[in-house]
Amino acid sequence: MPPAARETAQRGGAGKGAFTLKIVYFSPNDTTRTVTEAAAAAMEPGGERVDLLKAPLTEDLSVGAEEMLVVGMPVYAGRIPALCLSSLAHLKGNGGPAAAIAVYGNRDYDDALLELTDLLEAQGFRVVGAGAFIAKHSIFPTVAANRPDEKDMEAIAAFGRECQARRSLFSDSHPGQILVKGNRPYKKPGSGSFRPTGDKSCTSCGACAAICPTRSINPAEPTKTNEDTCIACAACIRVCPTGSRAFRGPVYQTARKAFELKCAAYRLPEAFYRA
Ligand SMILES: Cc1cc2nc3c(=O)[nH]c(=O)nc-3n(C[C@H](O)[C@H](O)[C@H](O)COP(=O)(O)O)c2cc1C
Repeated sequence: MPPAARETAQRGGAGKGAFTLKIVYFSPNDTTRTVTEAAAAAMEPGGERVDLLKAPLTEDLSVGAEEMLVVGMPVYAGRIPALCLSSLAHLKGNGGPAAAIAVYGNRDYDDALLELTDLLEAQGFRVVGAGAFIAKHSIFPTVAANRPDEKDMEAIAAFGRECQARRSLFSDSHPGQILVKGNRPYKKPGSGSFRPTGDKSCTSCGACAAICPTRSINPAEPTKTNEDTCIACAACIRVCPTGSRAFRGPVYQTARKAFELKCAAYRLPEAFYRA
């Protein structure tokens, strides 16, 4: 794996009983990282980070039974982002614990948390906790604009503490089980209708092209977007220093207003635990 994607490992916690966390996330708009880091911080300090926005995993990442994997994924059309599946396939559990986190924009997480849990269990992890948390919608940022809020952060920390409390409770002789909300077969994946573009305020700085995980922006023509490969993740919008990159146009504005109404109700975090 390219060194850029993995940050220095540190021993978590101090003294006897301390474990190392492996923390993996894909977070183009930074909320999934915020949530995942907050949950992990409530488990123990330290750990090794794999940021899938910087680079996908191309080699297996083995997580020892004495360690804990913490994975955070944003929800895209009720599923795990398809782009992340090849990276997630490289996570290898050895009967050890994992925490699964889905972060969504106050519409619904549908089958994403179940999909992530199933995937981790199939790859040798015992998922001790699975949590769905709400954050600002990256396509319609006026939806859940202030989430995660203080109450969310309390729920995320409580989730982290509960996962930590359960991480060494299970073994081959006491495997336990976890039941997570969602349906099988999972929802059909969707790619959405909107793609961000740049406007006249673009200075061709190259930040958008550099961050784009699907290489959908040509640095020579940075106001344009390859609509076929773009996944609408909004990383380009987040890093644009002039605010040039945005979802725009009358169809988008109409959809945004409709979506604000549809998703106005305050959704609560949900957590499921292995027992
Ligand atoms: C392509 C795409 C599809 C999305 N689909 C959903 C969805 O099905 N349900 C939902 O509530 N939020 C959805 N969202 C919103 C994200 O799940 C949410 O904003 C999340 O916090 C983004 O994580 P990030 O900030 O780490 O990028 C979608 C966002 C994108 C970009």
